[in-house]
Amino acid sequence: MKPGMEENPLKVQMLPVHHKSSPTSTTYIFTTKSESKPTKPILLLILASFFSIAITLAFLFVLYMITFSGWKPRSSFRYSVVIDAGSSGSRAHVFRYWLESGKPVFDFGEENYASLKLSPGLSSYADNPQGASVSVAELVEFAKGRVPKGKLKKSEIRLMATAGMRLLDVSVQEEILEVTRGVLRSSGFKFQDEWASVISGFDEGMYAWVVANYALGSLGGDPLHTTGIVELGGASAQVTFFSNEVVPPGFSRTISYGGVSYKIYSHSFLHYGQDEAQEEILKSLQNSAANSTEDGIITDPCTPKGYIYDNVNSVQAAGNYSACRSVTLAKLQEGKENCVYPHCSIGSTFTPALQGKFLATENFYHTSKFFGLDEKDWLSEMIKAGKSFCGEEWSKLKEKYPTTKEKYLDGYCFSSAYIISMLHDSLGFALDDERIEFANKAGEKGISLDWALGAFILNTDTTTSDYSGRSRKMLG
Ligand SMILES: Nc1nc2c(ncn2[C@@H]2O[C@H](COP(=O)(O)OP(=O)(O)OP(=O)(O)O)[C@@H](O)[C@H]2O)c(=O)[nH]1
Ligand SMILES: [Ca+2]
Repeated sequence: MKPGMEENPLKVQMLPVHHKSSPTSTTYIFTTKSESKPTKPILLLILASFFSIAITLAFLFVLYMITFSGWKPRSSFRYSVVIDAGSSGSRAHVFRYWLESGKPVFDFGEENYASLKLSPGLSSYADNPQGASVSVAELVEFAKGRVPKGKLKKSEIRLMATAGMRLLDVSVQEEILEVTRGVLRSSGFKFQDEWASVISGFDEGMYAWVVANYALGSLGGDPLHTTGIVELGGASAQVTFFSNEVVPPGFSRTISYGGVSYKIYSHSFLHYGQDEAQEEILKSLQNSAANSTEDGIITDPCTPKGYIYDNVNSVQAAGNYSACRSVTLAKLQEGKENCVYPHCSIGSTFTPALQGKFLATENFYHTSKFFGLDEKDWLSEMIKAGKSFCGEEWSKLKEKYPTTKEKYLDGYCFSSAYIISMLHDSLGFALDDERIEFANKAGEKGISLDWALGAFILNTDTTTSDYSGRSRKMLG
């Protein structure tokens, strides 16, 4: 064997390179092409160790992402939809959440929460129940845009109607609800007929209390440190707070969250929402005009002078704040003589003594923002702002607030008086009371004070389904 030719000879390749200068001379370059390839097992071993290192690194990376950066694999997300069918409109709220050690984790940032409001509300379809399917179908499409196709049939959708529907005959409510059920059954979401319903005023108030205290971080803590809610909606107003007073049955319920029990007073004053109350006061003015013998004009102190009503006759707008405050107080005190409880603040409905701090939401917030009120002394400031606004000519107000929708502008005189006659003259908050603030969001993350979020929180927490289809119970 030639020297240097070991067992596995290296094959030598000689490649000629021709030099231009001397075409005849040829130089050879030696390249070696190794012949003895490494044996297959070594190659497999290298590949195997390469893959195991890669998989370990990938695992460590995912672990790091989940542990330190809050990243979640898409498969871990769960979804839920609540449609709030209110008197002035229906809103779809779409939630994304996940479980950590078996408990649901909520986040209402824009990645995990979206909502869409469509008007008018379901109660507008009393004469044409079938028409209700259009807005519900549109809300369903919006929700489907936020939920991965593969998750639809595991994601629950609920339609919860409030005061606007409560004002209708039960038979008409049922007709409209049945139309919505038809849409929800074929939506692709997980749905059961009883999940489309008119919820009780108690539940509506309680859910608002839940989201407020969740946002404030007091849910799951000391009941005495929770915050109450006073909500002025379109057709109803809710008062909800923790009370350790003895409360007559039907006015309180004990709910638990985070292992803590809360005895909640909650009442929804139907017909006392802002829009409904203003309409009913106007109707009673019209009736007194129709019944009056003199040919005097009946004046409406809650609407600025010069305002022309749609299909209302024999009543003249004559804005006067103090007179409007008396008219609204009279409505809030109607039936008080029939109070059979130790204390009734509004009508003949029991209300316990106010306890703790309160947030005043919906129209309390909208009207306070419109007048640009500060948190401090907002109630006494409301009186000043209302006196000035009610006393102005309607044409001047339209010039002064050209960008404000007239359907809201024509309600601020009434609202500024109604807020005081409800919160101060009836419920008993002092005009400089620091216990109550107006708000539409709460907490460091600015979570919106929408009762639908409370319904989602309570329902998802109460019986977090394991997606094995175990039925959930909505607190009712
Ligand atoms: N001034 C003003 N009012 C608003 C605005 N948006 C909504 N509102 C009023 O706020 C009230 C809405 O409160 P919601 O609770 O949403 O009322 P709703 O759910 O339609 O009615 P309910 O069935 O009684 O709850 C209605 O009286 C609306 O007219 C706004 O931008 N400005
Ligand atoms: Ca509402």
